Amino acid sequence: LSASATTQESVRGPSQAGPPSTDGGVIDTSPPRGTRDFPPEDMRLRTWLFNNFREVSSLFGFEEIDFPVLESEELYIRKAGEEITQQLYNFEDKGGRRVTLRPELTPSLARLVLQKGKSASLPLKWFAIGQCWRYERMTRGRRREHYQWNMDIIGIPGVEAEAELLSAIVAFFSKLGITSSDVGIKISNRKVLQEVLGRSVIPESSFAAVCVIVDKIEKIPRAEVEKELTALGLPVEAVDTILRALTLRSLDDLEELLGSDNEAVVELKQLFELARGYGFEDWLQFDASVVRGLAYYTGTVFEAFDRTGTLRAICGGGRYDKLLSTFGGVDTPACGFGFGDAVIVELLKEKKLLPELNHEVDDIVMPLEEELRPQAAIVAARLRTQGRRVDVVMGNKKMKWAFKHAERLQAKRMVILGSTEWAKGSVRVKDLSSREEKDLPLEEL
Ligand SMILES: CC(=O)Nc1cnc2ccccc2c1
Repeated sequence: LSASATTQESVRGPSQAGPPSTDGGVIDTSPPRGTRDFPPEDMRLRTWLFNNFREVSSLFGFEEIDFPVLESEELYIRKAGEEITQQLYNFEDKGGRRVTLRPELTPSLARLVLQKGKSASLPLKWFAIGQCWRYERMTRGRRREHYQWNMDIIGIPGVEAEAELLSAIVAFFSKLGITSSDVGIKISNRKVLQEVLGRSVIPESSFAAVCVIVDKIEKIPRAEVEKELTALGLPVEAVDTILRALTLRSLDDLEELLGSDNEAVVELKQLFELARGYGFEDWLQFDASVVRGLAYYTGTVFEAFDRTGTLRAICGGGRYDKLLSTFGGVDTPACGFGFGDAVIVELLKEKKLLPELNHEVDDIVMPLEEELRPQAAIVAARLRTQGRRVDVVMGNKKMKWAFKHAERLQAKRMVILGSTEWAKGSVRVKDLSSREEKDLPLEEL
């Protein structure tokens, strides 16, 4: 349907009804604000990326799960001031229910774990790839949807779970040709902040809110962070102590500040030791400024970054040991990460690591005359049964078109049906790389 169609009929034809297009021209063919279509060339890249997500998940023995893109709003009502819960793509449905398009996958995963209850034998190692949504005032022109790969381990309190997740992230980067000189992973632990805050009087309830504010330290001016922290009721000296603690860049300094029996110090040391075992320690660096912006993290937090510093975080995650109990479930330790589909593609572009992905078939089946179409179907069916990807030329095309078409689809062979050859039970086969042409009996195809 050409965009030049001037009347509704030419777009939809007289029989079909459709929304009266405004100027009698074509409907608005762009997708809703902040969303994307995936035409074939883009869908090939997305499929390639998701296949890599799945292959790594399978390599680590994870099982795939999925849940609705639509969830009850209550799953995301948190009072910590997170951007993600302030930008819910939410509405009231026709049953008067408060629902929302999910902004992240972890709460759905927690809901599913609680639903499975005791029947789910721990530990669970689940992964999902799902579209997540946000509603931003279009003043910022940012996307309102993206796809996220999540891997989560439920039921393991020890940092061996985080080590497995980090190993999976490193395996994914390596699989795509990204190395530790391209990307690093910053690691910290929210128990650092807990310890530092614990020493100065703030209510436990505002701990999450403090983390959400501190997470913005590199995005908004320090004065703004200080202002928001004091607005939470933090005494000024506590603000200074926090911001000073966040500048720590070595575990030794951390141990110096918090002591060797501090939980954060113990857990981080264990994690770095495991990283040496897995062989990815050169990807990791302790960085106390990493807190991540989600309210429910309680322990280890991490994020992957590009070492040129030009891109936003590539992926991130951490431990969330209280999330299931805040949903009314039994206290169950959990940790996981989210890996978006946007920044990774920007990184691959910059590193010239994007794959060449073309639409390919093995054989083009070309009946030379319309009467031979049933025979062409026999040939195509036979080839497809053998697992060969076949494109049957449709519409009354000439050979010239068929050869151009074969080239576009990078076909290996052109299988031509002519009445003379068919009468002898054979078809003409042209090998499109050697240019060699020969008649073959059907059985030898
Ligand atoms: C770069 C990008 O697309 N970010 C993005 C886009 N959509 C989202 C939707 C929900 C939550 C986070 C999101 C993040």
